[in-house]
Order: sequence, then structure tokens, then C-alpha cells
Amino acid sequence: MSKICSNQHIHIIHLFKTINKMAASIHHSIWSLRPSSTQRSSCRSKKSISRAGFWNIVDKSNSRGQMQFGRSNYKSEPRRGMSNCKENSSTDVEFWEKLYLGMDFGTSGARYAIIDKEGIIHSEGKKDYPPVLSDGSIDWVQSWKTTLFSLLETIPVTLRSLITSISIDGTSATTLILDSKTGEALARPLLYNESCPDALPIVKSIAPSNHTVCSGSSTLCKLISWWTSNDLSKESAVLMHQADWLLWLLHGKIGVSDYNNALKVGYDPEVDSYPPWLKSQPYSHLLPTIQAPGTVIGTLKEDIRTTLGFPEDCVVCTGTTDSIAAFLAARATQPGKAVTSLGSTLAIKLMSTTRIDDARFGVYSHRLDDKWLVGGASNTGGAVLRQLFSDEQLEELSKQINPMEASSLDYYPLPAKGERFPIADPNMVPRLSPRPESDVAYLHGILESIARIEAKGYALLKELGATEVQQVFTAGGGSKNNKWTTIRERVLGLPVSQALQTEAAYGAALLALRATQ
Ligand SMILES: Nc1ncnc2c1ncn2[C@@H]1O[C@H](COP(=O)(O)OP(=O)(O)O)[C@@H](O)[C@H]1O
Ligand SMILES: O=C(CO)[C@H](O)[C@H](O)COP(=O)(O)O
Repeated sequence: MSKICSNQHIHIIHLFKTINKMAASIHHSIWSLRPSSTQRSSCRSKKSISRAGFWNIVDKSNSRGQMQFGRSNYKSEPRRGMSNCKENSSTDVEFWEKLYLGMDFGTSGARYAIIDKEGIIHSEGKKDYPPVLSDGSIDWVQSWKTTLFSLLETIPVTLRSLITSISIDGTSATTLILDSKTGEALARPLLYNESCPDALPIVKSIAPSNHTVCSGSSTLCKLISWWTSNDLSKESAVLMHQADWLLWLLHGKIGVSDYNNALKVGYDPEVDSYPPWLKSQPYSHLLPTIQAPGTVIGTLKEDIRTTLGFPEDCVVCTGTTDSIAAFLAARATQPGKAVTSLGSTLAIKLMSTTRIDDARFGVYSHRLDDKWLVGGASNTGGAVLRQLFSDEQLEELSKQINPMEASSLDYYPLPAKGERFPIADPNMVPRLSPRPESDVAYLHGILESIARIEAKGYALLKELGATEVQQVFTAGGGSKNNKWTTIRERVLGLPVSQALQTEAAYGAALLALRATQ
């Protein structure tokens, strides 16, 4: 029944679109479905979005990024049955309105957000990665691909035909090497927090000292490790990052990336090119071509478009990394504002007028239009918590913590050996003992110790010359823990708040919107 209903809705949408195109020729749309209101008309003022003016769209969405009254939030699982149609046919979406889809592929799962040109959310959803196994280990290629298409299938059918642009963010330095002719993976993906120390001496011999690539977990180390340990024929090999590869599945043009994802393979976003010391290497032909984040690559592949009901003019654009998408979602727009992504990891991003790169501490700067996002990513964070507690236990135990009382427990919580920032040490081991009798006290000590790592990170950025942090917004799963926020505020000595939009998927949707402006 819902299928028939959805088809009817799609038909009505197309009918309105056609009529509206005719109506537009008589200058005014006579088919506005959206109740006219002063608020809406004031919000409808056109703002030009220049390269540096990206923030216009971001600022405008500041006050309107939340769900609007009466619109149901399509959370997690798709709705079933007839009610699906009623809820999905949100009649206050102007049928000729364009919508923008952002998808975030993090460590534990993927999420999507669909917004309109004012940044209002029309639908959200999420999927955990299915544990697709092949010879005993997780087949990430299959798991991500399955997640991509199952997420697309959870998008309400009535909204799909309005989606005109798609972008995706992924984990930074998560590296795939593919055959550019067949698209087949030539090796398993290497994840963002995996290290290839075997390649580090070679990287350090070709790159400037303390360059961002001089870290075992850099994309360049992963590329060189593959290059030196394979005697496969390599002339048609191409390197892609997780977000690039997922976007390629949608647009079909292999070997395209963005200057955020490409930072850790050595791309220099300041001069908008690969440096000569990298272009002269025998493997430079594997490097992807680079565009700015939110640049149209091509249209959505026809088979996907027709199967899922996306419009002919739906474009796919370059993405970014997950912590930058989280920064975009938080709409922090001034130097001194920072975003801490408290997901499986702890990634900090501080808007700075000065660029700072120092691999000795895992510090690097991403470009965001005409500004710098200085920061780094620690392996501490939610992944450690998930090893010890379920989300429900975290919620229950956190309620019993007095966040104004300092914990005397001094841990360095890591999910496994290896740390990237603010201590760059692939051999660093976790410190999570002594464990007190009380789980409340234990969790308190862990949350406070993670807060101390965060504070150390921001202090390090200041020592290295970045703009001093004034305010911290929080994104990611940990942002909903108010007790943790209070602990962090006490430890950091700064105002700390949950970002208006805590999901990186919202930032990716802003990129999709920007691509079409
Ligand atoms: N109430 C909570 N307090 C602190 N951390 C939490 C809470 N609920 C969930 N988390 C943590 O959030 C993390 C998931 O956040 P998410 O942003 O989805 O991560 P990612 O995108 O990196 O996979 C989990 O590791 C989990 O431990
Ligand atoms: O830790 C991560 C996993 O979520 C981040 O993807 C990554 O390391 C952050 O890197 P960047 O600063 O380049 O976005």
C-alpha cells in the first residue's frame, strides 16, 4: 500500500513541478504549498555565496538549522505501512523545492541528513556498519558499500525526487588502492588510525621535516607501504580515500578527491597542488585529482537514479573529512572558535588565522575556504568507552557523576596501542588502571582524563602559535553527555556547549548545498 501511495506522491510532485515550471513563466508561482509567512519571506532573501562567503549560508542556517514545527524527524529505521505515506508526504515541502543530501561515514556507522536551501532538516537517518566478514576480518569495502545503499533506501521516497545534490564525508586517511580500470580494490582498506611505520623512514626522507605526512598513520605512509610491498602491475592503480570511493560509487568518475581528504597524502591546500617533492615520486600517478570540498563532480549514475527515484539533475560533489564536516555543522565561523568531535575518537578543530603543521605532535592545518582549521585527532574518545560500557550504561552512570568534583584518577584512555595527538606515538599503550570498585568513579575518571587530553591539545595549539581558543562546540556521540560537557568546561576553563547541529552529516549536506549555489 505504501508503495502505491509513494508512487502517487511522486506523480503529484512531478505534476506540481511541471505546472510550476509553467506557472513560473507567468512570473509568480501560483502553486506555493508553503504557507506564506513574514518569517519565511524574510528568510527567503537571496544571499550570494562566494568562496569566502560560504559562511553566509552557514550563518543563515544558524537559527533555522533545527527541525521545523510539525515536521517529523525520520530517525533511524524507515517508517512502514500507510502511515509512512502520510508522514513522508510532508506537505509543507514546496514541491519545486530543492533538497540537499549529506552523508557521514564515521568509525562505527553512517548517518544522513537532508536539508533545504535554508538549512532546515527534512529527514535524518543512520545505519551501523554490518560486520561483513571475509577470511576472519571485516570486509570494510562491502560493509561501507552495503551501508551506503541501505541508507539511500531508507530516505523517504517522496523526498528522493527533490534531492538535487549529494556529498559525503569520511574518516581522514582511510585509504583504498584500486585498479582504475576495473574499480577493484588491490588491497584491503587501511583505516584512519592504522599505521604503516615501515614507510615512515622513506616519507621522512622525501618530505619537509615535521610535515603532516611524517606520521605512521598518514595516507602517504599507507601509499608507500603498499607501493614497496607489492610487485603487482601498478600502472593502473589509483589511491582514493573513504569519502572519495563512496562518492565514486555514485558518480562513476574514479580518482577524484578534495583538498581536506588529500591533506595527509601530501597535497598542499595553500598552493592548491601536490608539492614537487611528491609529484617527482614513481607512485605520483596514483594520486587523485583534487577539487575544493563541495565541488560538483558529475551527475548521479543513471542506474542508481532510476532505481531509487532521484531526479535527473541530481549531482554528486566532493566531500571532506568527518571532523571538518562536524565543524561545518557547528557553524563556528570566527577565529578562536573550535569544535571538538567526540565520536569514536577525539578530533579537535580550531579556526585560526595562522596555519600550524607539526607532525612531532600530530598537529596539522586544514584549509576551509580562506581560513585554517588547526588541530589533530587523538585515538582516545568514544571507542574506549564502548569497550567498557554500553550507551545505556554510559547514560545511567553519567547521571551519578558530580561533574564539579575533580577525579583523582589519572588515565590515558586508548582503545589499543598507538596515539596520534597531542602525543604522536604509535607505541603508546593505554592506561586505564587502577580500576576503582565503583563504575561511576571509573567512568568519571575516564571522562575527566579524556577532558585533560582535550585541554592538552588546545594548549599545544596555542604554544605552537595558533589563534587562542575562546569557545568550544561539541559534535559527535559524546556531545549529548551534559555531565561530560560540564567536566570539560571545568578542565578546559572555557565555555563548552553542544553544537546546534552535532552530526557531521549536516555539515556534508551544507557542502552539497554549496555545490549548487
Ligand atoms: N552518553 C554518552 N556519553 C559519552 N559518550 C557516548 C554516549 N553515548 C554514546 N557515546 C559514544 O559516542 C560514540 C559514537 O559517536 P559517533 O559520533 O557516532 O562516533 P563515530 O562517528 O566516530 O562512529 C561511541 O563510541 C559511544 O561510546
Ligand atoms: O579520527 C578520525 C576518525 O573519526 C578522523 O577521521 C580523523 O583522524 C580526523 O582527521 P581530520 O582532522 O583530517 O579530519
